[in-house]
Amino acid sequence: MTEQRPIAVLGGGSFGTAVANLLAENGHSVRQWMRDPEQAEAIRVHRENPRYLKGIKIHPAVEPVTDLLATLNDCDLSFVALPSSALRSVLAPHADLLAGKLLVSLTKGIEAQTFKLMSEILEEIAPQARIGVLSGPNLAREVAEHALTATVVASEDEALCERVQAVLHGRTFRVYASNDRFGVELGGALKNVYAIIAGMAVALGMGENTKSMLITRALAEMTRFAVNQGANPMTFLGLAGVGDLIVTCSSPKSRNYQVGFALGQGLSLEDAVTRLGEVAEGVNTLKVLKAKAQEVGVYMPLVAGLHAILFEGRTLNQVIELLMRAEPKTDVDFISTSGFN
Ligand SMILES: NC(=O)C1=CN([C@@H]2O[C@H](COP(=O)(O)OP(=O)(O)OC[C@H]3O[C@@H](n4cnc5c(N)ncnc54)[C@H](O)[C@@H]3O)[C@@H](O)[C@H]2O)C=CC1
Ligand SMILES: O=C(CO)COP(=O)(O)O
Repeated sequence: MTEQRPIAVLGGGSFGTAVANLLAENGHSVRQWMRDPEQAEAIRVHRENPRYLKGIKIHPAVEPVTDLLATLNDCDLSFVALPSSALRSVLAPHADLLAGKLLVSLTKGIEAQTFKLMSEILEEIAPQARIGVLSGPNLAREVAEHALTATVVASEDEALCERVQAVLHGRTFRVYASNDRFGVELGGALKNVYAIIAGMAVALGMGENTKSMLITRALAEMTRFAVNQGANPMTFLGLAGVGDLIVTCSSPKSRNYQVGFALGQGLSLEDAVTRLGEVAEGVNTLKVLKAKAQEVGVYMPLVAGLHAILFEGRTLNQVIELLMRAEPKTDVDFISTSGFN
């Protein structure tokens, strides 16, 4: 059923644009808020987002807007697709408008100073709002091009999950539900770090065995950390865990993978990020995750290895040597090894 009120998408980047189009194609009227008036005007005139998702037509029911206050006033369901570095500063000044509203974060990052996930920030800013997250293997361009795609909406609020499923579910976009908001959101944030490593491995010409080892050990690491933080490890077997890890670690369309690829080609981190010109959340996540893992005593050798290369002056060969010669471990953490003598 078509919603009576418009639905808001906050963020003028590639994922906000892809999700705004999906909503509009499902018959909803959409306000896509962006900070840049020139970008909004260009979309209004050309029906294309000039910088992000070039070549994708923007549906006529998507109205680009720059007045955030009016947007939040007019809509009771908002999808938040802002970079993690901007989410708090954009929404905090409007906290009083958010009580009772449905806020769904699409952002896959961790706040630098607090180690908070985006839905935790939303909860802090707007304790009276109803909050959820959407995460999964969802490369924006493929979503916009109608590649068959699945995602997960997660919230303790079942009615919110049903509403999101109702507005987003479509011929090419399938929305699964979960009540593990923390696990789903954590999966989306953590996998970005491993995508950088995977991109690097490809640029360095490493083999298929290596790529498979990386993805599988990344999953082990992510899950170990998540369990330490109180998440349900089973969530990591789903779309928002292993699903997103696979797509981001294997696709040159992923920006985090692209940063890793550029690093593997010999670019500095600064040059790799500049060349990308879009958000790669994994760089910040790496910094905060390394510190957090150390603080809580969780063994995350891939995170520590990438951090050592990017921020501690270690060479790739030193790190590979350390990783490969590390003390042998058991394969899967959560299987009892009591059968071993
Ligand atoms: N692009 C993708 O394939 C997917 C992205 N995501 C997540 O969505 C979030 C947003 O990513 P994208 O849309 O891809 O980013 P993007 O790099 O395509 O665009 C970022 C957008 O945020 C805007 N922005 C930056 N700082 C801002 C501020 N202070 N105030 C207002 N707007 C600001 C930029 O102007 C730009 O429109 C990220 O956390 C990303 O991990 C999630 C799933 C898929
Ligand atoms: O989260 C994504 C796909 O699910 C997009 O990944 P990137 O941010 O690396 O492009």
